[in-house]
Amino acid sequence: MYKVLVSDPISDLGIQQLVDAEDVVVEKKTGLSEEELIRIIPEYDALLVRSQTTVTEKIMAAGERLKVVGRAGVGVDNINLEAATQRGIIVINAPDGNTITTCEHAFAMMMALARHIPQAYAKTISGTWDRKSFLGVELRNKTLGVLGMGRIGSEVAKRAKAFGMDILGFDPFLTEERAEKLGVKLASVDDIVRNADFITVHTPLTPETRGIISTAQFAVMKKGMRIINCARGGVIDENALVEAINQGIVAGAAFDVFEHEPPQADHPFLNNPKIIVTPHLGASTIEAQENVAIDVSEQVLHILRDEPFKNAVNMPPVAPSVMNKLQPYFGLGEKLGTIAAQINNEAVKEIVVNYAGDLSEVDTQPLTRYIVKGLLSRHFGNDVNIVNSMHLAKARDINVVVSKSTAAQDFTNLISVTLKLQSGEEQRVAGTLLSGYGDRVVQINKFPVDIEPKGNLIYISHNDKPGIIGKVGTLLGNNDVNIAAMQVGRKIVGGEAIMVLTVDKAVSKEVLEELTKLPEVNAAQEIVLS
Ligand SMILES: NC(=O)C1=CN([C@@H]2O[C@H](COP(=O)(O)OP(=O)(O)OC[C@H]3O[C@@H](n4cnc5c(N)ncnc54)[C@H](O)[C@@H]3O)[C@@H](O)[C@H]2O)C=CC1
Ligand SMILES: O=C(O)C(=O)COP(=O)(O)O
Repeated sequence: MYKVLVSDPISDLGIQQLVDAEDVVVEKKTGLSEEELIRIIPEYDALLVRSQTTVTEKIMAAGERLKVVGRAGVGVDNINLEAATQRGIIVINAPDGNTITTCEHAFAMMMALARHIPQAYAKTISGTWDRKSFLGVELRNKTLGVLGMGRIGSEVAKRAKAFGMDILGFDPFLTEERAEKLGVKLASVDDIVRNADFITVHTPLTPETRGIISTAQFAVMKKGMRIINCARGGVIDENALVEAINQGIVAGAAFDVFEHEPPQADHPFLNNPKIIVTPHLGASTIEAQENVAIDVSEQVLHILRDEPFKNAVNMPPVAPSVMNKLQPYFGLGEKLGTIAAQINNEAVKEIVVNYAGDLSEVDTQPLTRYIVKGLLSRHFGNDVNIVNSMHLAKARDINVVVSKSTAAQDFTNLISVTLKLQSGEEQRVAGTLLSGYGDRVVQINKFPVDIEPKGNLIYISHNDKPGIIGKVGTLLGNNDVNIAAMQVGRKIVGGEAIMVLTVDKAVSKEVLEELTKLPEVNAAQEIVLS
C-alpha cells in the first residue's frame, strides 16, 4: 500500500482518483509545523502540497520512503529542489491547471486598481456616499507592460488586447514571431518601465527576477503608473514600491503575493490606501483547484506505480513525442547499466554510452539517466533513481559521455555502455530492442552474444578448452543450481571466451569461488536482474 499525505487544502474532487486507488491510502493533515511533518513523514511515499507547506531539507531527509512531492499548482519555491534531487525524490507540479484562473485574478486586480473598487466598496458600506474620491482611468489605449510572457503572462496579454491596450512584453524566451502572434511588442525591461501605464509581473522568483522592479526602475517610470504582482512576493521590491507611492510615481498597486506570507500586521501594504491586496488568491477558483489536484494526483499515481510520468521539475523536460520513442528502451538501458556494473569489480572513472541507429536521432538524455541508474544501483540500491542518478555520478567524479552513430551494426538500434575503469581497462555491454523479441544483450566486451537480460545470470570469462562447459554444468548441478539457458562467446577457437548462464536461482559466493577455481576460468560473476 502506498501512503499519500496531503498537507495543504487540496480539492477533494481532484484527489478522488488517489482516494479510489486500491493500492493507495490518502491521509489529510493540514497546518502541520516542520517538526510535526518531520515526525510523521517517514510513513509516507508521497506528499501533496500547495504553497503553505514549506518542504525543507530536513523533511526530505526524514522522508525515508518519500518518492514524490506533488505541488498542486505552479510555483515550487516552497520545495527544496536541491535536497529532493540529491535524495532522488521526484518533485512534480501542475503547470497548466491554474493559468486562466491566475490570469483572470491579475486582470481583476488591474480593473480594481483602475477604478478603486476595493476602496470605494469599503467607503460605501461604511455609510459614506463618496463619488469624488474615486475618479478612475480607462484601460483602453493604455500601455501594459508584461514581465514574464509564459503561460499566465500570455493569457493576460490576450485579454488586454481585447480591452484595447497596447502591450509591451519581456521574457528571455519570447521570440519576435510569438510576440507578433500574441499582438505584443517585444520590449526590454527598461522599455517597459519607462513607457508602461500598467505593469504586471508573471515570472517565477529567481535570483534574476528578485527585485526586477526596484528603486532604479521606479525612478524612471511614468508618473501615475499602476503596478500588479500576482506572481511571487519579491519580484517587485516591496520597500521600493512604498517609496515610489510616497513620491507620487505610482498611483496604485495591487498585490496578491508577499515576500513573507502571511504578512505581519504592520506590513506597510496593509494600511496604504493606494495598495490593494488579496491573500494569495490567484489560483483559488473551483475550476483551477480541481484541475491542479487532478493533474498532480494522476502523476503521483504513475510515479508510485513506477509508470512513466510528466511534469517533473527536478529533471529536464522531455517532449511527449520524444518520450514515446524512448520509453520502450528504458528497461533495456537500465539492464545494460546493471550488467556493466556487475561484470566488473573495479571503480568506474567514466561511462561512455553510444546510441546507434534509430536512437541516434532522438534526444536520449532521459535514457542515459536509466543507464546510469542501473549502473549505480549495484552500490546504491534503492537510493538511486532517474532523478538523482546523474547527480550521484557527478558527485562521485564519474564522467558520463554520450555519443551517437547512425550505423548500428546489423541492428536497427543499439545501445553500447562502456565503462572506463580505474586500471585503464574497459568493459563493454551492448544491447538492442528486437521487434517481437524484446530486450537482447548482443555483446559483452568483445564477444557477440544473444541473451535475454532477465533473472539470475552467471558471467564467466574463461579459456576456450574442450570440456569446460561440462565442468561448469557439473559444478553447478552439484550445488543444486539449475541452468535454464547458456550462451558461449569466443573470437577464436582455443582463445579467450565468455559463458553466460541463466540460472533458476541466485548462486552463493562459495559457488562463484568454486567456479573461479576451475583452471580454465579467469573470473565468475553473478548478474542479478529484475
Ligand atoms: N498568485 C497565484 O496564486 C499564482 C501565482 N503563480 C505564479 O505566477 C508565475 C508565472 O506562472 P506561469 O505563467 O504558469 O509560469 P511560466 O513558467 O509559464 O512563465 C514564467 C515565465 O517567466 C519567464 N521569466 C523567467 N525569468 C525571467 C526574467 N528574468 N525576466 C522576464 N521573464 C522571465 C520565463 O521565461 C517564463 O516564460 C509563477 O511565479 C507562479 O508561481 C502561478 C499560479 C498562481
Ligand atoms: O500555483 C502557484 O504558483 C500558486 O502560487 C498558487 O498557490 P496556492 O496553490 O494557491 O497556494
